[in-house]
Amino acid sequence: MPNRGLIITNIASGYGDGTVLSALSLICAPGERLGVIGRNGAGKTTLLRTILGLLPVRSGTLRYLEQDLTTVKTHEIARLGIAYVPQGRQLFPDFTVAQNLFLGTYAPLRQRHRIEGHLDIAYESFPWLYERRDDRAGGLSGGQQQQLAIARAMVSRPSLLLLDEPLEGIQPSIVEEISRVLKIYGTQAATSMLIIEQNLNILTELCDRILLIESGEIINEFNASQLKEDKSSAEYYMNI
Ligand SMILES: Nc1ncnc2c1ncn2[C@@H]1O[C@H](COP(=O)(O)OP(=O)(O)OP(=O)(O)O)[C@@H](O)[C@H]1O
Repeated sequence: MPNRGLIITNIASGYGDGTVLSALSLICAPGERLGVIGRNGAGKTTLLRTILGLLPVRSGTLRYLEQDLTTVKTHEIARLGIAYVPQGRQLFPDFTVAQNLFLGTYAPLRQRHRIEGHLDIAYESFPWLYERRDDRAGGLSGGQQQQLAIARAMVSRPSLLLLDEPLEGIQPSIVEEISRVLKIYGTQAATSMLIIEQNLNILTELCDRILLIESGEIINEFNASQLKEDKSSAEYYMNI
């Protein structure tokens, strides 16, 4: 059993008096690409927010690289090598493409200096970002903003990348482009990924294993090749 990956054991968390995650356990091994599926409201985003310390862990344990994440402040999580691409992207719309990317390089550093070479991965992955580096992020299309948000996470050189529905509402040509980049990146950078995504076709291409979350617990696990053959059981739980 890996001990340096992300190891979540029986965690509970939620909002106010309400419990969303109840006894949720999973392991994402170093370099593993793990998909998480489940119907609306099942607790997928809550899982990512709990990993990031945005919601407190009420019980259970949450460890990454052998560290207890419940003792790490949210703003220090990036220094452990965890990057997050949230739903809604959270770019700075009045900043340029390049400025948004520079902010990604600041995230993991104790010193407030940027490392320009870190932007290469962004421009190599999505070459149009270089051509539009001086344009305002807010003027980009939704699909372009999503590519920028992913690139901003990549420039922080994470060892674990958390992605919340990166393909939601994106036009098919850009979906293909993003999944191509993530596939290459996951392999070449040996970055672990935890990807929440409803697009099962893409998820089976990107991930090694896919977990099904229901009412705040992992209730099933599929390997990608098994799901490629037969999506019906997963689709049943996802209400597709
Ligand atoms: N800020 C909040 N305050 C209170 N309850 C919340 C909050 N955010 C989410 N919830 C509730 O927590 C439950 C899980 O929500 P979560 O966003 O984790 O689901 P999800 O699986 O990501 O679904 P979706 O696919 O719709 O994003 C839902 O019942 C939701 O209404």
